[in-house]
Amino acid sequence: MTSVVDVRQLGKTFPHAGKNRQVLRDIDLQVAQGEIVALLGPSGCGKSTLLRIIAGLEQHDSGELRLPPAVKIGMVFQSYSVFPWLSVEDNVAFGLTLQGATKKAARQAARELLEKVGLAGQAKAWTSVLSGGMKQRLAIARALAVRPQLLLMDEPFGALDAFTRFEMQQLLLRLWQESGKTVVFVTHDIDEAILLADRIVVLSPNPGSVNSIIPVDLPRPRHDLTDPTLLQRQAALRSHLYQLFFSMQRPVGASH
Ligand SMILES: Nc1ncnc2c1ncn2[C@@H]1O[C@H](COP(=O)(O)OP(=O)(O)OP(=O)(O)O)[C@@H](O)[C@H]1O
Repeated sequence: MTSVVDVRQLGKTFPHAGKNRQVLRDIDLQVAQGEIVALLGPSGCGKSTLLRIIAGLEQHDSGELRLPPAVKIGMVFQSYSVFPWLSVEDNVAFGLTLQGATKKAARQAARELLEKVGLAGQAKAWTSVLSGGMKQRLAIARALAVRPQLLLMDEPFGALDAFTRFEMQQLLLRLWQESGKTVVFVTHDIDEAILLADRIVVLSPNPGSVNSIIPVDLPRPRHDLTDPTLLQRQAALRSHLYQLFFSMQRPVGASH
C-alpha cells in the first residue's frame, strides 16, 4: 500500500522561556492512500503542530517527512476560515482562479461543490449570514476546491453544537466515500475518532510522542444505535482509549 504521508523519527522544538522545548519527539506515522486517521491526545501534546508540519505550515527540526511529489493538500481549521468580503460562491471559486482557472470555470466548479455540501441555495449570500455549521460546510467546500489528495483537518467540528457536528461528520464520511481521499484530522473527542477513523493515533504529552496506534476495525456506518454488537465494540474501544488517557495523567503538582 502506498503511503500518502510518511513521517519518520520526526522531532520539533519551540523556543520557550529562553530555552528550546521539545514538543514532538520521534514521531513515526504512515498514512495509506484513502485512509482516515485521527490524531487524538490531551491538550498540548502536539496534535496541531504535527498536522501543521504535514501541511507545510511549520518546519520540523529532526527526522523526515515524505509526501508524494506535488501533492495537493486541502486544509480545514476549527475557526471557520472563510473570506468575509467574498460571496459564498466566490469563497470557493477564489482558490481555483488562483490556480489559473477562468472565472466562469471556477464559478461552475464552485457551484458543484456547494451542491455537494448542501449550500447551493446560499451561493450568492455573504458569509456573514451563514450559521456556524454552514460556515464549516463552506470551509470544507473551499478545501475540496483544489481537488486535494490529502485533506488535513484541525478539530474541524470542535466549535459546533452536537447536532450540527453529527451532520458534518456524516457529510465528511459521504464526501470521503465518494472521493476516496486520504484524511488526517485532529480531535480531542474519543467518540468522534471512533466514529470516523480507520486508525487512531494516540499521542502522549511532554514531549508529544506516539503512545499507540489503534485500528478501528468497525464496519461503516458506525452510528447505528440499534446494533448491539456495534455498540458493544464501540464501548470496548472507548473504554480502552479512556484507560490510555488516564494512564497519561501526571500526578497533581508534577512539573513539565
Ligand atoms: N508557535 C509556537 N511557539 C511556541 N510554542 C508553541 C507554538 N505552537 C505550539 N506551541 C506549543 O507546543 C505545544 C503543542 O501545541 P499544539 O497546539 O500542537 O498542541 P495540541 O495537542 O494541538 O493542543 P490542543 O489540543 O490544546 O489544541 C504546546 O505546549 C504549545 O504551547
